[in-house]
Amino acid sequence: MRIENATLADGRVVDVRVEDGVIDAVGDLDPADGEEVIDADENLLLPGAIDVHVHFREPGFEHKETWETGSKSAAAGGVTTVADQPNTDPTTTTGEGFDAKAERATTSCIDYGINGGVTADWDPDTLFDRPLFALGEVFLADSTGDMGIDADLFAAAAERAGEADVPVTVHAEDADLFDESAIEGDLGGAGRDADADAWSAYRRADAEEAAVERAVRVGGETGAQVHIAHTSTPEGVDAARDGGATCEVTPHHLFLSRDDCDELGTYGRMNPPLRSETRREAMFERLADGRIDVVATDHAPHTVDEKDQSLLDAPSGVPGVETMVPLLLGAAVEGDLSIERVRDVVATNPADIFDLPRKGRIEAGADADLALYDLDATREIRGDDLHSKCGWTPFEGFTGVFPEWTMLRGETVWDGESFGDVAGENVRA
Ligand SMILES: NC(=O)N[C@@H](CC(=O)O)C(=O)O
Ligand SMILES: [Zn+2]
Ligand SMILES: [Zn+2]
Repeated sequence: MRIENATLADGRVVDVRVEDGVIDAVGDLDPADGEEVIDADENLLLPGAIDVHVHFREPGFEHKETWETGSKSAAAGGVTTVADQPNTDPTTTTGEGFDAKAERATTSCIDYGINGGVTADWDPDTLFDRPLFALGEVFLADSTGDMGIDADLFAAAAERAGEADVPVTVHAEDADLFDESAIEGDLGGAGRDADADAWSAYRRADAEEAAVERAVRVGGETGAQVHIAHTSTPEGVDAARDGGATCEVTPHHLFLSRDDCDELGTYGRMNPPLRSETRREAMFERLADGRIDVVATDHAPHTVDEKDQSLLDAPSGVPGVETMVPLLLGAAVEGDLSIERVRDVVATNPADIFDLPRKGRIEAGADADLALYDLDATREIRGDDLHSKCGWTPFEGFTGVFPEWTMLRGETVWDGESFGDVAGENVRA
């Protein structure tokens, strides 16, 4: 197969030859006899995105999402590899828990990795026997699933990960610094009427910096490779960088702030929570100038019925895997960041940080995980159009650029209207 006239992120217009699911050549290619040709019409060809932080909820919470629905949502947003997080039921904190998820993940239509998790009753011996994508997210404070652990267990877990040469991803919030007084009393109703801003006041911004500092210190002491998940504050990003760790930011911390809490209500409750508009701008600046390594979604679907409760009853988390690349390309079209930055933060950097040598690049020898985008075809994001089982998005009404098609190892997994019958594989197996 030859993809003709594709514009790469660096502006070059090239042809891409794909053989047996792998990119064979990139450049000005002579047609070969009988070869299938796809005309890219000078549209933008990006490597399939790698979202290193999703919660696809299976096993245990199939009413929120499944590997099938989550992976389809990803493919329709140009994502071809995901890493799934451990707070399922059972948790992936034992070899058996890992195996239970691995069995379900075979229904994914994109490639994937499965993380191991840490709880007081984890079983590192059987867990590290499995092909872990990473150890994490390791919860330094409780979030959905109440998997928060103490400092000693974190240090012990980092030690094991360092020995096994498995990266550690960290949910960095220090619960000792949370302000309980912010969530006392009348919080103003349920759902869209709720005062979700109180959640931001409760899980204070400085609780992130303190936890990041601890995580990078433990990383230094144990030799573990530390990656900070979903940083939400510029202070957290700077502390990660200063300590030699890599970090990711979510689309919601880039495109939403406490100013949106009024409209989002409990739908805007997540951990770490939305921050001030000033901090959001500082995060975007760090994304654009290269201080943030990765954008990952923390795709955390919950149903409308679950979210439409009082602030204290609604679960934390928002979906995002389908809208990540569209939102970033929308920002690039507006001139807020370069297309090369978009490529780096969603594909090349996650591939490098998490050691996926065949992913994240359009070059000979890489897997033909590709997505094509028409930058003139911006459209409004609508929850009804998305494919996650949860059926809503915090980005309703935002503008994005969705893929014309998405390919996994040379097979069309999304053609802009429907899904192909494509089988994802575990990238570590
Ligand atoms: N981010 C969230 O608010 N929720 C996540 C868990 C997590 O990533 O902390 C979830 O699984 O629902
Ligand atoms: Zn988290
Ligand atoms: Zn998460």
